[in-house]
Amino acid sequence: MDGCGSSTVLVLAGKSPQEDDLARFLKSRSDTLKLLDEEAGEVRVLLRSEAYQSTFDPQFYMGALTASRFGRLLIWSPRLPSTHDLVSKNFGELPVGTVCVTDVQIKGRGRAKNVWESPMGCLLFSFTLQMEDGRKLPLLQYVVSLAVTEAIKELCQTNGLPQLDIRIKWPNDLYLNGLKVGGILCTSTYRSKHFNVCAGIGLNLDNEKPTTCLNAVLQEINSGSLCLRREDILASFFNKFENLFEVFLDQGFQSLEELYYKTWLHSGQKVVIEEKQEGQPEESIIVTVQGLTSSGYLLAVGEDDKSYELHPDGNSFDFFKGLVRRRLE
Ligand SMILES: O=C(O)CCCC[C@@H]1SC[C@@H]2NC(=O)N[C@@H]21
Repeated sequence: MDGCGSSTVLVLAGKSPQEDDLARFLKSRSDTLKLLDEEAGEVRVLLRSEAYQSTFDPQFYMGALTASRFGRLLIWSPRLPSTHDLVSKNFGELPVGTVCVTDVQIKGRGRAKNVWESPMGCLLFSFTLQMEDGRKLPLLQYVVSLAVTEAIKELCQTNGLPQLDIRIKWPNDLYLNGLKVGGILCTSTYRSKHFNVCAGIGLNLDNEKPTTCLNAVLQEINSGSLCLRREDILASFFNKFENLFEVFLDQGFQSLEELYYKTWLHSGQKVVIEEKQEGQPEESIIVTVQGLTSSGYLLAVGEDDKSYELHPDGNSFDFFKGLVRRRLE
């Protein structure tokens, strides 16, 4: 299967015969897919029965997928500019819940317009969903993060593997043994009373550069030959996400908070805020992180016992370096 040079291959696969029909329909209208940029070259859309070689096994993935709304229409490509661009540019053409996975991205998108390095050995995917309640939207990224960590924990457990200490670094990084192994990007547009959301996840499974990866850590602690596969993680992610998303929509983020706080790195963390009042020298203030506020920022308590919401200043790459506090009533 060629994915380099001047052509881009997209392989479509559905979970059920109905979703396979959708895949055929999309293929028949593939000229309407707003794909990519010049670097993508000619685009060839294939059904899974027409793809002879694939490094991602759709059958294996579909076999492990139990979710009834998400991940059931799969677009896989050996190489893309960005899975996020593909699903966001085609939101209206793709059924909600469609997932796009690729082996390599050449223009991977990170938060705040950063480039996301996307070499071989990573699970790189984006999928779509819709939401109506704008107040919940900022918290969605935390539900997505939690679905990734829960999926990995469950896979380790069901495969008899040792547990990986996979954690969430607020707001949307995934850490393993103190090193970054992944990140989450959620973007949205508003149309006809709906937020059209694209969620993108990059997770380093097999590439030890530049930090660490899941399978290397598993090998270190287990020395067995069993590794986590992208297909397993992706299916397990959607199985978890579907449940967590339902709870989130029905009962709000509060019902997931306990699990979230067990998984993130920050409960009780002391944070130094550099503050400058007019006419006064800069002051270092220490606050202690307690949780999240209803709008998804950090909730902290100061040495004055007052509650504060901490906002990133928008200039620092490390969120914890440039926090600004706002007093809560
Ligand atoms: O900046 C971050 O921490 C979030 C990075 C999210 C990267 C993923 S990789 C798959 C998907 N496609 C993209 O272009 N970006 C997201």
